[in-house]
Amino acid sequence: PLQVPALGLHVRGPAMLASQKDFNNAVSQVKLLKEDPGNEVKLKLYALYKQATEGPCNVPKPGMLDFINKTKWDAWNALGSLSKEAARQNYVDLVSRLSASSESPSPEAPAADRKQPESDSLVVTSEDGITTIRLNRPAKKNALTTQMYHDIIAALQAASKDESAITVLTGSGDYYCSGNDLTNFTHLPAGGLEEMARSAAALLRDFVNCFIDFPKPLVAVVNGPAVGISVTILGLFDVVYATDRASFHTPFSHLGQSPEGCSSYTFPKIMGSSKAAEMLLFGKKLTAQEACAQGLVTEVFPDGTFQKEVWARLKAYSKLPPNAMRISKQIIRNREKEKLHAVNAEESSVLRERWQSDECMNAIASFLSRKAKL
Ligand SMILES: CCCCCC/C=C/C(=O)SCCNC(=O)CCNC(=O)[C@H](O)C(C)(C)COP(=O)(O)OP(=O)(O)OC[C@H]1O[C@@H](n2cnc3c(N)ncnc32)[C@H](O)[C@@H]1OP(=O)(O)O
Repeated sequence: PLQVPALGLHVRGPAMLASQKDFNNAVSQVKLLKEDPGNEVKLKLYALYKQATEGPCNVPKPGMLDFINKTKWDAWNALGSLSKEAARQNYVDLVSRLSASSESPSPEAPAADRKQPESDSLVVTSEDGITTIRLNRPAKKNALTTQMYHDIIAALQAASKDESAITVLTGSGDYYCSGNDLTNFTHLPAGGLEEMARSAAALLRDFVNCFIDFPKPLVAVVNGPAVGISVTILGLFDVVYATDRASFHTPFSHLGQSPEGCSSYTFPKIMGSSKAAEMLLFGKKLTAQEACAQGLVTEVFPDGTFQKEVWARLKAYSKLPPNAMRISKQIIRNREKEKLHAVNAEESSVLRERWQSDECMNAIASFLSRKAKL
């Protein structure tokens, strides 16, 4: 089948979302391309164009024998509920890459020392003093695969050494992140469930350690709902900006699991123990406004102006002296580091046991069989 979610919908740089005018220009530019981009790319362009102009696929699926229209329908349908604005941006970015590659070496070539992620599910870019790590699996609500955890670790390690002043984590499409990809638990290694739990706990620990130790200002641009580990690690960010469409949900008990990302320590500190317990024990979902009132989110923006306002602000902040920002972060965070590492180790080891429990296995089986949704 066509892998449209993995179409390579790279969203370029921490720029504002493309305007209608940018989009119209890109539509005209496609007609001027010197080289035929090939059928696969044309299919990407088609799907993004439809999504950008009409929204999610809303026409009946063509019959099996109507091969061409069915292929086009599949491509459009696979974009799921990606917003018109994000589709427009992806379209503009794709056309700009096509134009650049047909004319000259790509101006977006990555820094020589930056290893690009293994898959299209993560897109890392650096521009205007900001390194952006973008979760890019919109059709799966940006759920984190095992490969993505590895790629995020590598991206953070590279960002900690690159020229940028600020590092941002954000998502493509209508979700920020739906947390751990629950199908990660279905790939059992030779050592069975026990080995799976052991290696997942080790990976979790490494992953969270990277956030604890990250030396520069780390900003979450929460472009939509956030679930699970994408919420818990927010306590390790320096600043969290959210659209008013975002929500914050940690359904650990529902999943037979327990908190991670140091949230068992950071959440009670941030919001007080009873509010933290309501989230972490009972899975209470917070609105963006509630999360802001409780100190988990720095500021909430109207969805319509979210990207524009946030990136304009980050661009201004990225011009501040980078060493001063690093040193200030060190003073703020360093005395907590040892504690955070200990909390991370404990949470990972508790989860290692939880993942082997019947409660957890049943909850995941239930999600996978689509009997239950949160
Ligand atoms: C190294 C390991 C470290 C592990 C750390 C521990 C981490 C813990 C957590 O993060 S716990 C939280 C886990 N996440 C969830 O429980 C969320 C599960 N997803 C949902 O409940 C829903 O999908 C939703 C509420 C996020 C969105 O609902 P809706 O808007 O109705 O969309 P769909 O359900 O149709 O989703 C579209 C598409 O995406 C797939 N998908 C979404 N989230 C996940 C996920 N977390 N794992 C796997 N797949 C996910 C969903 O199945 C649909 O796929 P399909 O179109 O059916 O192929």
